[in-house]
Amino acid sequence: MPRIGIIGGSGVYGVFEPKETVKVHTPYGRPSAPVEIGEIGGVEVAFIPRHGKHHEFPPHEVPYRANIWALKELGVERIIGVTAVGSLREEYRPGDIVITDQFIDFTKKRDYTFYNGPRVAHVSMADPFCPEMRKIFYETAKELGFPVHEKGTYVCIEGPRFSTRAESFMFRQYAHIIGMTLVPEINLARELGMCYANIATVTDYDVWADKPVDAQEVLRVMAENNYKVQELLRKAIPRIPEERKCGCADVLKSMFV
Ligand SMILES: CSC[C@H]1O[C@H](OP(=O)(O)O)[C@H](O)[C@@H]1O
Ligand SMILES: Nc1ncnc2[nH]cnc12
Repeated sequence: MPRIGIIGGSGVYGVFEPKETVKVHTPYGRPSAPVEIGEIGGVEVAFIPRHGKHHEFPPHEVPYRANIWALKELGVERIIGVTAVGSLREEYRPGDIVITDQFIDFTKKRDYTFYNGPRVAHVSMADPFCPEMRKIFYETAKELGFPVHEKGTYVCIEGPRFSTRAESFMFRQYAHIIGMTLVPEINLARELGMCYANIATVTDYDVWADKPVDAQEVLRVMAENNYKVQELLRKAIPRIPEERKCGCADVLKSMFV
């Protein structure tokens, strides 16, 4: 049973050779693609390409609930979300890795919860990312000599369009990186008591800088930097302890009304 699940974002392909592909049906429909099971560094891992096998789901149409439910059903306890992000600060450079520690939600109309009544839950999101996994990914990325930021606030926009310059200047006041997919992936994982860590690769300077970002640039820079994400996963995943001491699942004790 895979305890670790990876949700791969734009331009993230081939994290391993799958040994098995599982078609999972969930109460929320099918995940973005059949779940691939394989090994990374000797550890069994499940993988879902967030936007589908052929990038057919835009960020606002990703079946987030089905993806998280499917991983849970397969036995996953810890999710690693891999994302491409724009930079809102000079010092977060294209090619840098960010081990995100906070987020701000600017999405507008997604399925944010598994609890739409009659069961009602209010999940704590004060510290949304798994501290155990964040530490391992940061230390491993440093060891590998990759440019890495220990922290970063991710502002999640609805998309699929990129921001206006005015929006980008506003986001710059309080966040470091920008993307379209962290929410509600992370909320949903937490509602099921799963750990979530985000490995973000900076692909562009968003639109506050002189040259506006475009999708081709994001995919090109992500492809150039894919090897970093792959090496990081290969080296860090075997360091993730089987037993969770992070407390991420403790929120379940107090979230129901
Ligand atoms: C391809 S450009 C915009 C697209 O890239 C990011 O995807 P992901 O977070 O899945 O790596 C961004 O969030 C947008 O969905
Ligand atoms: N500038 C940007 N805005 C939103 N999502 C992104 N994903 C990668 N770069 C992005």
